[in-house]
Amino acid sequence: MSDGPRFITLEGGEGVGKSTQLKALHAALAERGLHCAITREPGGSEGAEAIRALVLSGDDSRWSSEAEALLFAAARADHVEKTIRPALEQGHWVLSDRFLDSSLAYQGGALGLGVERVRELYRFACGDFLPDRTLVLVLDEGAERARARDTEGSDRIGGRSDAFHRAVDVAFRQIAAQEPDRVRLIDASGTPQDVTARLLDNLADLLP
Ligand SMILES: Nc1ncnc2c1ncn2[C@@H]1O[C@H](COP(=O)(O)OP(=O)(O)OP(=O)(O)O)[C@@H](O)[C@H]1O
Ligand SMILES: Cc1cn([C@H]2C[C@H](O)[C@@H](COP(=O)(O)O)O2)c(=O)[nH]c1=O
Repeated sequence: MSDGPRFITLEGGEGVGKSTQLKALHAALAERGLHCAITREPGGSEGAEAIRALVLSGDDSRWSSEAEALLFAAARADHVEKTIRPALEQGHWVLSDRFLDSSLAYQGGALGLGVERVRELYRFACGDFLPDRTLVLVLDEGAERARARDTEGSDRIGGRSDAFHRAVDVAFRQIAAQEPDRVRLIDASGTPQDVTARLLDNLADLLP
C-alpha cells in the first residue's frame, strides 16, 4: 500500500471516548512525524457547522427521519469538499470524529431508513470517496459516561431512548462485519492509553 496521506474516522455510540481518542491519536501520529488535520461531524466546515446547529437542537420531532438523513448528507458533502479533500491534497492525514458510518448506524439502522438507502444518499453527496480506515469504539458503559459528562442534558439525538442507542450499537457491529477491511471494532474499555494502543495497532498497515 502507498504511503500517501490517509483519511481515518473514529466512530461509535455516545460517550465511548471518540473525542478523547481523536486527540490522543493526533498526538501519537504527530510523534511519528505525520501532520494530521482533525475534524468532526456533523460539522468541520462553515456550512456543515451551521447544519450541526440545526440538526442537533430542538425537539426530536423537529425533523422527519428523511429530512434528518438529508441534513447529515448535505453537511457531509460540504465537509468533504471544503475541508477533507483539500487537507488530503495538501498531504495531510485527516482524522474525523464521526463520518459516514454514523449516518449508516443512526439513520440507516436505528432510525429505520435502511443502511443501503443511506449509502445511496452518501454516494449522491460524496461519490465513491471513503475513509481509508474506520475505527469503531465499542463500550457497554458509553451511555453512563455520556450522562456523567452531559450534566446539562444531551442534544436532540443523544437524548433518544436507550433502545435507540442499543440499535445504533447493533448497526455499527453489522457494518463492521460487512466491511472488515475498512471498518474495525475496537474495545474501548480500560485506560485512554490502552485504547490508543489498540487504535494504533489497527492502523499499523497504513502507517509509513
Ligand atoms: N478510557 C477512558 N476511561 C474513563 N473515562 C474516559 C475514557 N475515555 C473517555 N473518558 C471520559 O468519558 C466521557 C466521554 O468521552 P468522550 O467525550 O471522549 O466520548 P465521545 O465518544 O466523544 O462522546 P460523544 O459521542 O457523546 O460526544 C468523557 O467525560 C471522557 O473524559
Ligand atoms: C455524523 C452523524 C452524527 N449523528 C449524531 C450522533 C450524535 O448523537 C450527534 C453528534 O454528537 P457528538 O457529541 O458530536 O458525537 O449526532 C447522527 O445521528 N448521524 C450522523 O451522520
